[in-house]
Amino acid sequence: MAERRLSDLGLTPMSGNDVVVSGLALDSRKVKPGTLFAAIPGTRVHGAEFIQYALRMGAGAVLTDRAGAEIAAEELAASYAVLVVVEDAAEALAHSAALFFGAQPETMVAVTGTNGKTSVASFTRQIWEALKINAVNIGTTGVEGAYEAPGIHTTPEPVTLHSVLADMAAAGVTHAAMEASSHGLDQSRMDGVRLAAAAFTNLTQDHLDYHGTMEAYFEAKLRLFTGLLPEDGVAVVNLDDPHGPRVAEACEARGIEVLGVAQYAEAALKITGRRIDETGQDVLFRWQGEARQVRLNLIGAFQAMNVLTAAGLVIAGGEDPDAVFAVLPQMQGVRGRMQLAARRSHGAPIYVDYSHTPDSLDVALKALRPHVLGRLAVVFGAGGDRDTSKRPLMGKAACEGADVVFVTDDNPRTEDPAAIRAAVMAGCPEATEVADRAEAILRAVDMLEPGDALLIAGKGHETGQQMGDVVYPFDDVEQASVAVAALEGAI
Ligand SMILES: CC(=O)N[C@H]1[C@@H](OP(=O)(O)OP(=O)(O)OC[C@H]2O[C@@H](n3ccc(=O)[nH]c3=O)[C@H](O)[C@@H]2O)O[C@H](CO)[C@@H](O)[C@@H]1O[C@H](C)C(=O)N[C@@H](C)C(=O)N[C@H](CCC(=O)O)C(=O)O
Ligand SMILES: Nc1ncnc2c1ncn2[C@@H]1O[C@H](COP(=O)(O)OP(=O)(O)OP(=O)(O)O)[C@@H](O)[C@H]1O
Ligand SMILES: N[C@H](CCC[C@H](N)C(=O)O)C(=O)O
Ligand SMILES: [Mg+2]
Repeated sequence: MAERRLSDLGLTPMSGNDVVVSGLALDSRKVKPGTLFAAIPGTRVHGAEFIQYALRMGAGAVLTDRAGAEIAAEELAASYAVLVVVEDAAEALAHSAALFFGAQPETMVAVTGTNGKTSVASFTRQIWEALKINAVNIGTTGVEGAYEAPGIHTTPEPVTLHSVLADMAAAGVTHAAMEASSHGLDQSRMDGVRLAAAAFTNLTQDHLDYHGTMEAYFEAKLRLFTGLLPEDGVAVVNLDDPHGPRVAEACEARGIEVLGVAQYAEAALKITGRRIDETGQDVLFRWQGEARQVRLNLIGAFQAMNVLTAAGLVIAGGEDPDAVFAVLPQMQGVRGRMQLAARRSHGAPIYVDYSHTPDSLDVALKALRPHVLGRLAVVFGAGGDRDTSKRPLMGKAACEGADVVFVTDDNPRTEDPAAIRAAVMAGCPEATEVADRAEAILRAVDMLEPGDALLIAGKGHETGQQMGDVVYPFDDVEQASVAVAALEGAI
């Protein structure tokens, strides 16, 4: 088991007594004897409330902020554990975790934005792999690539993050692309990561339950560029998004090189033409003014933007642009992102996509529309315990983008599923409401005629549906095939 002195973790105990700790924990329930417990403020309660439990579990040191210091001093009075008080305990924990676990892949890049993080991180990893580099992507789908691990958060908390970064570095992983969620940035989860480059995809409504306003949500994302990316890093920025120029300005103010990506605005990596067909698209683009063409077996202009953003990150990380562009045709769609899940025997396709915001639903339906001769149908819902104001907007996006709309459950979590559906239906009163997601998929697949297409949106790669505290097995891709088989009599 690793052991480190507090001073080696950049921490100075109040007593001046430099002790050795054998681990770090952010949750009192994970404390083991000799561990440093980080008592940080949460959304519900201050972690200092749990110091008494951490001490009972044998914590050797407690790290907290001024707000937690009073409780901490009281609890620690009758204990051998030492106390460290800092201005920002979450940030201190992130840096300490980086020092505790030591190694991380040499080249790390991060991507933020409301939509496209998982896609860009995966494409970045796929480009590196095609260039024979040992690489991973880290995020919503866990750790994927040359090292694999399951994921819980899009941006893991620092103890888990640095433990897995050290393990993958020891296993020979040299490059990693990670997703920077707004929650993760706001909570300083990835402050100890050394970044070579960072990307911004877009900003549209989501997570207002947590951030309150779009401006606060943007500020959280901006932290990646103003607080985490070092001055010798490169920022890859979508300049078509209204917030893109603001990100670029913030970077330029710090002397950070900006590599713009765009379809409409002027940019170093600029899409100048697209020709779509059944299985994908040919994309014409310019790299620093020079014309290039590439075949992508992916549907949607947004996917072309995601691939070029990933190319930008890999170039920013030091790879040769020509070598990077040469491997782009090898990019494979990410599981649950505009994935062709099944087809009716008469040809009508069924796609599964992870769009769970008003903008991504709109983008996904618009991406499919030119591929559909007949009607475009959509099955979707909205997650519980998340931004409630996006629900009617998602309904509206579906109503405007599709010809047939089924509103069903997503992950209701602890909320009343009927109330969530009603909020979504408020934005699309003509939709058909079917509570049970499997039944909604079956009914939508049943109504498909030749030339039609169906989008099952919201759960993408997820393999469970959370109702209350229970997660029931559920997989949209699987349900699409099950529905076709049930209707057509064969599996
Ligand atoms: C809203 C949010 O981000 N919550 C995260 C936050 O919890 P919190 O602030 O509510 O914590 P709290 O319950 O007030 O407790 C305060 C502190 O006491 C500690 N505690 C708590 C209980 C206990 O018995 N002992 C103990 O020590 C907690 O570990 C915490 O440090 O800090 C916890 C510890 O790191 C996280 O597990 C928790 O993620 C919850 C489960 C969550 O659902 N997060 C989602 C919203 C999230 O982070 N999503 C983003 C992606 C979103 C996207 O972009 O689409 C992600 O990166 O995954
Ligand atoms: N560049 C983009 N612009 C707009 N929409 C996009 C873009 N990329 C992906 N999407 C849409 O957003 C959905 C989610 O994509 P992805 O998983 O890559 O995003 P994410 O940012 O990682 O999401 P999350 O925050 O939930 O992890 C996709 O299924 C697609 O519908
Ligand atoms: N990372 C996103 C995922 C949402 C997926 C959707 N299926 C839902 O449950 O709302 C969130 O936690 O808001
Ligand atoms: Mg993601």
